[in-house]
Amino acid sequence: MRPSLVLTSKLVNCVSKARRPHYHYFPNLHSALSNLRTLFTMPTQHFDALVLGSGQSGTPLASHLKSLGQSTCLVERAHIAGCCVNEGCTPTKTMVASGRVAYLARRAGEYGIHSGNGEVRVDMKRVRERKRDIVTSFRGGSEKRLEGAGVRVIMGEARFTSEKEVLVTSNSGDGKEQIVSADSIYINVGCRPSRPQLPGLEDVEQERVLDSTSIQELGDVPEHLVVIGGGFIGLEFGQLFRRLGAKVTVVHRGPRLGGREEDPELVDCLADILREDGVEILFNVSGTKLEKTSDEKLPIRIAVETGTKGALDIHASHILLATGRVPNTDTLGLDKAGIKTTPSGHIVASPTLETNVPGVFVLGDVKGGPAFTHVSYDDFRIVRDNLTLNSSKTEGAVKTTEQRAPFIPSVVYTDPQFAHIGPKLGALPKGKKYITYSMPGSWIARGLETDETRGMLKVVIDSDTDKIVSFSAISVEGGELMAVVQMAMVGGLKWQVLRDAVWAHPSWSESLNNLWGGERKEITVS
Ligand SMILES: Cc1cc2nc3c(=O)[nH]c(=O)nc-3n(C[C@H](O)[C@H](O)[C@H](O)COP(=O)(O)OP(=O)(O)OC[C@H]3O[C@@H](n4cnc5c(N)ncnc54)[C@H](O)[C@@H]3O)c2cc1C
Ligand SMILES: NC(=O)c1ccc[n+]([C@@H]2O[C@H](COP(=O)([O-])OP(=O)(O)OC[C@H]3O[C@@H](n4cnc5c(N)ncnc54)[C@H](O)[C@@H]3O)[C@@H](O)[C@H]2O)c1
Repeated sequence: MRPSLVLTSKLVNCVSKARRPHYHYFPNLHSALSNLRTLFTMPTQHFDALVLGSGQSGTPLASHLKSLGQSTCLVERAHIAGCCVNEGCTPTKTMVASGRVAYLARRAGEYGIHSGNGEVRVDMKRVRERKRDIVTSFRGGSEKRLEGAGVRVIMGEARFTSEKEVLVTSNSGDGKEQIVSADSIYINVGCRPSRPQLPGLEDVEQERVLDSTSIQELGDVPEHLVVIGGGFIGLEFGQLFRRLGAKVTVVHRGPRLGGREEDPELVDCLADILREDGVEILFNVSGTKLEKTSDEKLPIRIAVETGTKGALDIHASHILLATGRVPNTDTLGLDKAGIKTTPSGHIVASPTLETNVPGVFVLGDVKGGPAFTHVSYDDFRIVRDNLTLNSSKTEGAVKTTEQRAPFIPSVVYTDPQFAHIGPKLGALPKGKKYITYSMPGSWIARGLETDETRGMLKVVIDSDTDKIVSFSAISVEGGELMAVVQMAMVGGLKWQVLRDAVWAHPSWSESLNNLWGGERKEITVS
């Protein structure tokens, strides 16, 4: 729509709102005046669809909306393709691959392979360069796809000014602002690393205080990395930097890895593997305090209270804050649009991903719940398929987030990976009986042949139906192994089908023949 038409439609809109009953009158008069002010001073554009944030759902959605013939604008404040490509999955798994090569190189002699003097030297700058190259290539692909689709991309920070309108401040440093409005808005602004309130945190050298983004830009391996938080990010980076040569200590609040719902047998198995790799893990940690010291190499003193070792002083060169992520809603002006959030700042979404404001949708991590790329991408598919259903006016099932809930997989990309699908042990319905089967990785022929037997497999079966409730694999390629079981779960197969299937020998999946001969337990969740 041309700016003059937008102006006209906005004036009509403001005036018609001002005619509503008296309790609406003054707020709307105020917003009408502010709208007039911004309209006369700023460039304004109107689109059919506006996507805020170039995350894992917003990026494909923008191209899709454009393909439906809708004029579409995408506003992104940092970089196209969001967290996953720029500072999440892609760079970390690229670096984890470097860590695995270092691990195998150190073990090369065990396989009868010797090179040079047997020493492993890590070139952190090359590790970083490889990571940067892959990120640049992935991001470039997304940029090209948006351009090819004809999506109008504005690089800047968006902030709501009303229900269907945002103010965009350019991120090029020139401070330029423009108003963008749309009939439908799709919010995909994601989350960012949280910064815990730890006494002394602000007093230590800030370039030594890292988060999941800044740690990837290190040009040298830290001397001693202390990781605060033993979740996904803490464990993946903790093991990675240990493999790259750092001393690593993970400071964890809970009595064991993971949350309260995790199966202790599984997380203890993972903790043992990390310890074997030389990662120190401190459990039940409280009272963490930081202090700057004069030590040149280890200038951060971290005082902690631990459950088993009492009070400890740890001397670190760097700390990694890995204490979760917070939604990017604090600067989004959601109050101006009347969009509801939870106390944690996540946007409240209906099962079809609509916010409380009709025509405004929310996708990805910013709505809370499992924060994974595959979930965000599936949000895109939900919105896309419901749009198609609406526009074709055909009969069909509306897609919702509730339908996928039992089948959201996760993989912690340690090595071996910790893959899981289905409810966690502690989240199973209380009082119901289940059967579990488990076996160690040392039973897997593929593992023995490749000398990678660390880990275990475990499955939970519904004893009434013989169907698989959950599956976990701590294994090399555990994510791929899990995907095989996931298919059985999606197809509603009984466990005996996996037991009796003919799997190729010697594949990792072949272990699904043997799992049922492992330890069998009848359990009732209390
Ligand atoms: C270190 C790390 C490793 C990870 N590894 C994995 C993994 O292996 N597998 C996995 O499934 N998940 C992983 N994740 C999680 C995954 O990255 C996210 O779940 C995924 O990116 C989905 O994010 P999203 O679509 O919600 O938005 P994001 O990808 O977070 O994108 C949101 C975008 O919105 C932009 N934005 C924010 N505010 C505004 C604003 N006001 N105006 C304009 N733009 C704005 C941001 O700049 C960003 O580009 C990892 C995360 C991290 C941090
Ligand atoms: N492989 C993957 O799929 C992958 C990898 C990385 C991140 N992610 C996503 O990103 C999210 C964020 O990762 P994360 O590791 O930051 O969060 P997380 O929720 O997985 O773990 C954070 C940990 O920090 C602890 N913690 C919080 N405050 C603390 C404090 N003050 N002191 C000590 N410990 C504290 C929590 O108890 C928790 O164990 C993950 O939940 C996941 O959804 C996924």
